[in-house]
Amino acid sequence: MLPDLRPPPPRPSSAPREVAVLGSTGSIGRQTLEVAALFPERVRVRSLAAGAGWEALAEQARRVRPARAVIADEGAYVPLRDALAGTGVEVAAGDDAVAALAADAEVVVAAVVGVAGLASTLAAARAGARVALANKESLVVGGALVAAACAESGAVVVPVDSEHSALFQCLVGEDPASVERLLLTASGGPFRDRPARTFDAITPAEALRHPNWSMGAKVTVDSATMMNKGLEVIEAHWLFGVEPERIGVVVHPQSVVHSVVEFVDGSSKAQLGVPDMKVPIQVALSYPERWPAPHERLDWPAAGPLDFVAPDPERFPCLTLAYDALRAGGAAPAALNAANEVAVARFLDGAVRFTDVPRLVEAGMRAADAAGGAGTLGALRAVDAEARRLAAEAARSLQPA
Ligand SMILES: NC(=O)C1=CN([C@@H]2O[C@H](COP(=O)(O)OP(=O)(O)OC[C@H]3O[C@@H](n4cnc5c(N)ncnc54)[C@H](OP(=O)(O)O)[C@@H]3O)[C@@H](O)[C@H]2O)C=CC1
Ligand SMILES: CC(=O)[C@@H](O)[C@H](O)COP(=O)(O)O
Ligand SMILES: [Mn+2]
Repeated sequence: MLPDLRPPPPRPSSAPREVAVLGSTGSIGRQTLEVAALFPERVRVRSLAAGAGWEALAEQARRVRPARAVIADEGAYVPLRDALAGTGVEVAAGDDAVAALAADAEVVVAAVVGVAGLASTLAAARAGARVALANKESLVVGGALVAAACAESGAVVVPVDSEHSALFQCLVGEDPASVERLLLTASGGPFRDRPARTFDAITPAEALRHPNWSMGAKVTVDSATMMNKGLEVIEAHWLFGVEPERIGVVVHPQSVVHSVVEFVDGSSKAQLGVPDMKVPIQVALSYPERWPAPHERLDWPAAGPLDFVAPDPERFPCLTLAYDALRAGGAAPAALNAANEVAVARFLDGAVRFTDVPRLVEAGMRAADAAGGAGTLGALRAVDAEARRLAAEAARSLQPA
């Protein structure tokens, strides 16, 4: 997907980059608009898309004045259209309309949450756009499809996920053959030091309190179970073409070192900074340029000490499940992801316990055994549906939370 880590030549045009922000009302989407507002000469937000929250989308569209605003939920079309009447913003609805926004954007910021983002990521890759990828689930589920689409169209994925942005920045200019290992840092989440015997009692409110990052609910719960790091291992595999045996994870509670590349000569490179997603978002927009910006700087004397410890597979089995899925290949990561999406939603609803999340994931992963393949979007959707069914069935069979 990133076959050539040599920086591309400077952009021939000085016109602003035309950017589509998919998932614009979420945590990454809102921060993307903040970054874009810093660079009116360099970035033009051409289109915005959200899931169902038409009020937030309408507010953004009135402020940013894109050419188009699209809402995935067709039931929200009329109120969105009415809210934007007279603004000149073209309004559409439906998943296909979201994916179609990729067609005339130079950069597509893929910031939809969950597998719902796969079709639009794939559309961006097929269109040959730069894909500024936050939606890690796209690669977890459809990494092979996205890679093939990029190879065919010449599209390049520039990661937004903080760890992968760090790896990307460390890898640019390096020969892939000189890379020994990728090391993803993990904050360890809110339960890093919590005793295993209390894990059954973890509440959604506790899981939603990430120590270092303010993010959407799904990725925040994933961080608490460390499934986020598992998904990120799979994401790194597809982005950088590195096998699971050469992708490690280390818990680093301060989230200052965003990830590390170890080279064959014993040297390591890391990328550091305060935990602020606006920096990797900006890198994905500006690459290969760097644009001066007022983002918070690291205060070095105050930043230390920096700690690094091995993850605990007993308390965080989701990380192991993700490695298992990556090693199994085929439909396994798609099943893992779908079951995890069900498990997180049920945990947030109070229907299952925190410790049930890996149980539901394991149950859903059985969908991969019966899967008829993972080579098309249709096949992946079938695996996704079956894994959701198995995870939901497992949730029903558990003791009430
Ligand atoms: N937040 C962060 O700091 C980080 C996030 N990421 C990844 O980025 C992605 C987005 O995360 P985050 O911003 O936190 O999530 P949020 O939940 O904050 O936002 C999700 C966005 O996706 C939209 N959306 C949902 N379904 C659809 C759909 N079918 N079509 C179009 N838009 C849709 C939502 O709109 P609506 O509300 O209307 O449904 C919302 O705008 C995730 O994959 C996450 O793992 C990665 C690194 C850091
Ligand atoms: C900001 C970002 O990239 C998140 O994916 C972050 O990594 C979550 O923190 P954890 O390290 O706790 O999963
Ligand atoms: Mn991350």
